[in-house]
Amino acid sequence: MDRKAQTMTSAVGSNRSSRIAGFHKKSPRERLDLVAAFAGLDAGQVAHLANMGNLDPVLADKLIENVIGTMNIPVGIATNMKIDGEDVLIPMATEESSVVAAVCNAAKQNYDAGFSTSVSGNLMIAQVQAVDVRDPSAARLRILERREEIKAACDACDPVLLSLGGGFRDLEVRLLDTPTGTMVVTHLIVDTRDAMGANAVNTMAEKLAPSIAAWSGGRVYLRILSNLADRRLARAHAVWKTADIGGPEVRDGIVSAYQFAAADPYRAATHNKGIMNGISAVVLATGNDTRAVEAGAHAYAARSGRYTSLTTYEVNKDGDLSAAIELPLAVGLIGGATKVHPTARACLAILGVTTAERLARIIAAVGLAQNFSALKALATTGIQKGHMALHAQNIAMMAGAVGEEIDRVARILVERASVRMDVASRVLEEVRGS
Ligand SMILES: CC(C)(COP(=O)([O-])OP(=O)([O-])OC[C@H]1O[C@@H](n2cnc3c(N)ncnc32)[C@H](O)[C@@H]1OP(=O)([O-])[O-])[C@@H](O)C(=O)NCCC(=O)NCCSC(=O)C[C@@](C)(O)CC(=O)[O-]
Ligand SMILES: NC(=O)C1=CN([C@@H]2O[C@H](COP(=O)(O)OP(=O)(O)OC[C@H]3O[C@@H](n4cnc5c(N)ncnc54)[C@H](OP(=O)(O)O)[C@@H]3O)[C@@H](O)[C@H]2O)C=CC1
Repeated sequence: MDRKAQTMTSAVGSNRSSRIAGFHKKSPRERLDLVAAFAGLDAGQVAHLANMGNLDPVLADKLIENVIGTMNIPVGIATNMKIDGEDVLIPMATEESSVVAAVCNAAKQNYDAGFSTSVSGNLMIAQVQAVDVRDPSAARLRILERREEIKAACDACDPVLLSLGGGFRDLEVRLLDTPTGTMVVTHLIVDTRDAMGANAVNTMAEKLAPSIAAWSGGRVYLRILSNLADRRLARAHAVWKTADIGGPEVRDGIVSAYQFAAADPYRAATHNKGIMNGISAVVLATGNDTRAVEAGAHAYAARSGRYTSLTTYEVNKDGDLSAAIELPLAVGLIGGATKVHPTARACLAILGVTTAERLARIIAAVGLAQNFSALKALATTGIQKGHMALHAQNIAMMAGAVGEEIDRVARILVERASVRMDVASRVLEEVRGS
């Protein structure tokens, strides 16, 4: 630890308080020194955090608050994907081994036919919550009658969006029964074009709130978008020929795995987690909001009142495996980090997308490919064989292997069919002693 950090340890160490006034006004390096003193980080850890890699420290410090470093996640490329007849290389940012390989593997097995995709639109929903409304049913109609006024107010909020062909599209007013009375919830439905649109629709909701309070005769609390973006669905469909995936037993095993997920929320959560392995990786690589997409996906999976699979698998008339996915995908090419993060910009350039709609379609196809590979592995050899073979390198590194030792230890773990930390430690000793 350097002298400055040591001084801080003595100053802060005696009083390890997390109450640090004005932390946000310091520079990343000043904050890092304070944190190092608080947590007793060694010089190596401090130097590691201070190295922001390929993200400009000035930009990092503007993207979020109280920055002290960056967390680098590998970006891998999924190959073999053909989407709507076009070959695409897919950048995926993930920390999990075998995720990228799984997409490559699925896409290789239906490369000739590829994936066909569609979307339901680019529409986002903003909600305005009114409470203490004496006559909710009549209030609903009073708001619906103001449609043109509401449209004009929304469109006036965002002339840029309007000039790009976006803006207000529709109005819904829902009555919700709650323990404290009937709430009147207004939905502003807005085409946000190539933006995810959170800020655009939130601005509209806040602008309209006083009018909605007046028209409803109640009080307005929340004014915020809904992440259940069910008017912005992305869909992908693919057929894997039975002969190309190992025969009818493999096909039927995959269908059965899907039916298990469709019937059981315990299995559906894992099934959908596998889908999100692919989806979140592309969402993150392109600088989009992973939490927004995750929330939308899981809410959509539970839309019937019972949590279920986001994909479906059937045997088609030719006896082949026909698979589909449908989920909300509110992603953009502008806004958030998409336009300012250089890695996101480069990933969007690799994808060659020029519209948010195309990006959503690609992401849906990746989710389906990811799910196909996981189900195929689970219904045949089991997940360990492929996944753990790739994960063996992580286990080798955790056991302390460095440089060429990593591949050697990983290979031996796979050969011995025992991808475990204790075994890796022993193998590492053997490798070092040989
Ligand atoms: C791991 C594989 C792909 C091996 O599969 P394999 O059949 O042994 O692979 P292969 O050596 O025959 O190669 C086939 C193709 O796979 C790709 N491939 C093969 N290896 C690599 C690699 N190292 N790097 C990149 N791509 C790779 C590549 O495209 C290759 O073609 P080629 O390029 O050789 O012409 C397969 O077992 C698999 O797809 N497994 C599924 C893995 C998976 O789903 N991982 C996610 C993590 S587990 C999880 O979180 C989700 C889960 C499982 O719980 C979800 C659920 O329960 O539903
Ligand atoms: N619950 C949630 O999910 C929430 C998410 N967020 C965050 O909001 C961010 C996304 O907000 P978003 O509104 O998309 O981003 P921005 O507000 O940053 O960008 C959208 C704006 O960009 C302008 N624009 C320029 N070109 C285009 C184009 N081709 N298509 C559409 N708009 C264009 C528009 O008008 P103009 O120039 O007038 O701005 C538009 O309103 C993410 O960081 C997300 O994490 C925020 C709150 C809640």
